[in-house]
Amino acid sequence: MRRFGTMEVKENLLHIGGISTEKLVEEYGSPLYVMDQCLIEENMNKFKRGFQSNKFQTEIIYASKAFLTMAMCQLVAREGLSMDAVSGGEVFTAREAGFPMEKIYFHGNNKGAEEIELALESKVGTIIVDNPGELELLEELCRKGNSKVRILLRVNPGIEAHTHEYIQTSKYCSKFGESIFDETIEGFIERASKSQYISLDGFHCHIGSQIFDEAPYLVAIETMVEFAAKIKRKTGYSAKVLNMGGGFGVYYSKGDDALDIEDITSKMIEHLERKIDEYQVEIERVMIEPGRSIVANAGTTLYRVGGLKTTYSGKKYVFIDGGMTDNIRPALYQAEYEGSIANRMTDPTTELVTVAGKCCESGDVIMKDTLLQKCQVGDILAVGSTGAYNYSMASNYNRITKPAVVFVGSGESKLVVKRETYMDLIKNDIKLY
Ligand SMILES: Cc1ncc(COP(=O)(O)O)c(C=O)c1O
Ligand SMILES: N[C@@H](CCCC[NH3+])C(=O)O
Repeated sequence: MRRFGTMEVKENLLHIGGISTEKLVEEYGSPLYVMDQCLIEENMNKFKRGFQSNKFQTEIIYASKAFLTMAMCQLVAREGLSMDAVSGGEVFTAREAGFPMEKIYFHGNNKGAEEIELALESKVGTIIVDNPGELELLEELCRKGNSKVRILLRVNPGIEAHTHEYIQTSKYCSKFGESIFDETIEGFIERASKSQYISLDGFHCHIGSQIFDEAPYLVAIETMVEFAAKIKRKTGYSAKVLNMGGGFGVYYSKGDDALDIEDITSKMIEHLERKIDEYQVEIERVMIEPGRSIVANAGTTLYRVGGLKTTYSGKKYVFIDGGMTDNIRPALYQAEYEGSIANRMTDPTTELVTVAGKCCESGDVIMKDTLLQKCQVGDILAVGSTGAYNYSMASNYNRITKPAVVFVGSGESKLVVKRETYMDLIKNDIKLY
């Protein structure tokens, strides 16, 4: 397993944030999501350093869907980043955590009236409008509440980034945003720019997630700047803001060639500066929205090994006390992870095994045919790079409770989400009789 951040091995035992993983499991139980706070901060700082320009203002918006808890909101706020939200629940979490709401960007292709009302009441800074129907709804709600709100229009620049088809967002058939090639978009922009309830700042795009190439980002920049120039020429509306989305690819397993944060962001800046000059547009502010690249490598999930099995066909299984309920990504995207037996770190990795969870589902596999240290029941399995889209996509399938989340750093641990209890599972149930 590749080690990131503060991971180190002492006396054959994996430590994160200066604490032994054995101690963490003893104290908080298993499975356990462990987040390396220093690495999260370091990644945020890399974005801040790389994405800076003398020609326009820049802003880093953390895409909270990757990993959101109240503690994370506090950390994002402390590091001075903005944050996106895609549902009433994410807006509410940010608000309750005391996040500065003017720095929230509210996304979503189907925001409900109640969610928009919550956003307006909570004084969310910017709403990213997905389509004309949503614009009408927003105007009506602003009219009712006698308020005015800043918006960006989400557009689809039609760029195919090479990633899993489930996480591409900019193909022509994508459900997100309005295509820049559809001529009706001009009328949509003119209408938004003239509305008395709305201040249209500019445009947003997001080309997909877990992207390893820099090329689609550079193509997206030129496409968006050219689009802003065309709109200015045809409608007179001059966009001041561009939001280029997130999607920066990270390392999960062998073969993943992660984008270097400072490198890709500084290349984006250079390209933006050049294209803004070339197309003579009046862009004053540019944002990006990284999620995964801030938290993925900072997360490790710790499991207890509960059983070992060799099937009649000779396949060897290691059974863990979690699985697809805490990490759906292998089942959903064929995602690959790396792991190690946390209490046997320096032993040779001689065992070819498949790590399976406890759900009633054959696809409940976290690592398929992977080499691990020889282990025993009761050992701890650490699976790396689980910080993004694991906790946030966790489920209660088979009525399995969600794990606790703990932040670690400088030899200390802080519980930030309690482990769910069986009582939590039934608290919203209403008996029939
Ligand atoms: C609109 C938008 N912004 C930002 C992100 C963050 O993407 P990632 O976590 O890959 O950086 C996503 C997710 O794909 C998204 O849909
Ligand atoms: N949830 C996805 C990515 C979707 C990103 C949000 N648009 C993943 O785990 O890779």
